[in-house]
Amino acid sequence: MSKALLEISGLVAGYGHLPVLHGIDLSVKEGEIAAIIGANGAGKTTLMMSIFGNPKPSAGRILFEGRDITDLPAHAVALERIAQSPEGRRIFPRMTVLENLQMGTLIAPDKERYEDDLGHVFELFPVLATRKDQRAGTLSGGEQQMLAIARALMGQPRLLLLDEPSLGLAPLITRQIFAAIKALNEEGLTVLLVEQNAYHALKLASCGYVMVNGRITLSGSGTELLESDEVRRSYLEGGASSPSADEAKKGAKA
Ligand SMILES: Nc1ncnc2c1ncn2[C@@H]1O[C@H](COP(=O)(O)OP(=O)(O)OP(=O)(O)O)[C@@H](O)[C@H]1O
Repeated sequence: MSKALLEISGLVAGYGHLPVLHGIDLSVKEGEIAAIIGANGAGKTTLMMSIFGNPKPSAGRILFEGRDITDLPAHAVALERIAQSPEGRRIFPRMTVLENLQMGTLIAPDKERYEDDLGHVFELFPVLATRKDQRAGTLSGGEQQMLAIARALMGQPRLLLLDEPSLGLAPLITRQIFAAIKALNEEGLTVLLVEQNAYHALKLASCGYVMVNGRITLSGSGTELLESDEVRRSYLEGGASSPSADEAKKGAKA
């Protein structure tokens, strides 16, 4: 059994006097995809951000490869080779695609790998190669999401945090993004994925967590969660009797 790469225990965080996370426990094993699903406002983004120290946790611990990173500033967390593609993508809109990717290399430990890494992200997302001199702000939403993931990869991460990669994207583009995440994981990259698209996320993940009001209420394998009544009722489109829920049940059993 592989060891935990990321281990979060008893994490409490919030904004000013507003508590958001009420003692989160979760772990991501080396080489797996873990998914956190939950409704709007459950605290998923806050959890991702608190790994980077903003908001700063008021209690609990975050361990990366057994090292305590709870109180590290964001740049030090990035140097641990934890990369994120944040919600809303946050690419640099006035820079070209290539310049955005070059920004991603700033924290890469092995600068000699630049050409190989660039070739790798262009292979993963060929559309970025054809758009490399285009200003990032003029890309489509799907292309911007691909760029955000590609930029994170240019830093040679060991753990990739993805916050809502399918947000606002058409089904075809969503499938492409999830296929790329699967391919990256098959190459050995560990991924922590936050998603409202529970079906896609849990199909992909070996391990999943349900977050409700800043607490983990359910955890298990992706298959177990897809079969769970709570997930079917609350997070699969149309509820327990919907076609997507039925598809989920069949998919989970396949
Ligand atoms: N910068 C902030 N300042 C104050 N409150 C915030 C801030 N960011 C988030 N919150 C609050 O924290 C709570 C959790 O928000 P968060 O964005 O973490 O949820 P989420 O699960 O990621 O939701 P969504 O899926 O809609 O992005 C919400 O009530 C939100 O209003």
